[in-house]
Amino acid sequence: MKFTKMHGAGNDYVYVDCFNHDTPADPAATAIAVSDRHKGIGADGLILIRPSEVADARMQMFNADGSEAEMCGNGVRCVAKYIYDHDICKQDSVKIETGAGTLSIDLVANDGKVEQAKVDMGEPILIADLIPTTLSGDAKMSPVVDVPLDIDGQTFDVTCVSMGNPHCVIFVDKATDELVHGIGPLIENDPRFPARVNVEFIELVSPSEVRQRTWERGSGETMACGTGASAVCVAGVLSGRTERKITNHLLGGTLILEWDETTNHVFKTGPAVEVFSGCWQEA
Ligand SMILES: N[C@H](CCC[C@H](N)C(=O)O)C(=O)O
Repeated sequence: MKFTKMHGAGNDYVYVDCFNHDTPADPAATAIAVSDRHKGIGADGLILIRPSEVADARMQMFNADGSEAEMCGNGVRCVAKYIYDHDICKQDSVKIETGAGTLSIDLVANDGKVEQAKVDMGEPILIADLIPTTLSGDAKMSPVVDVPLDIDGQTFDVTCVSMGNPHCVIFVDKATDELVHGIGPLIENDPRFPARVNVEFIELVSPSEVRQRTWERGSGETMACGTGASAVCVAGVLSGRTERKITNHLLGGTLILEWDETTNHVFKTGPAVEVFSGCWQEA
């Protein structure tokens, strides 16, 4: 299987160009195999770049545990970069079909290669049943903002947002390993999140700057999470902690987020890097 390794702020995936190469017969099993950082290629998951009837390409994303996710914020920047750099769609603005709808991406290229991309992530989903979570705000239809979540004998105030995939955002004084690797997986698999959930631990630097560590549904801690950073931007505004435009420092790089008041859309700007290509021998 021909693949290309790419990352957005360190959130790295194995990409398969299904315009020009064979599509894995069992992408879930392939995602598990190639993601293994010792016996495989090493990645946070697998992303298929597929032809689309309604957009310039379709992104299909699988976590390292083989589960398919609706959307990948860092991944969609890399998909847009790939189709531009490899002359599949040489336009400065492209549309990518995802499980969270068809998204528009503006590309910043240098010498014919994309370095940065700005993604219109669309509108956040705040209705608890649609996130989904059984937690509820102070009224059935109100957003889940700073709602207490008791877990492992501790209580965390959580804010839940979906960007097509579910996120549980927790503002903390220090995003320690105990929180990320101890509490993260407990929340990921808690029954109050029927589809499981991605968990973001956020340190507030200022009303316009945060630091994020992420425990991802199906992949564990990642160096960055674009949909997570978008959910954090929304959670910061809803909880009165941040402005609508923030700089988010993640372990693997920096993303700029803005939740635009007029359109209600979240915009995310960040890097996209192609590292190497190769051929994977399916077992
Ligand atoms: N790393 C991705 C998020 C993957 C989310 C996935 N772990 C899920 O199951 O929702 C991002 O940059 O948005």
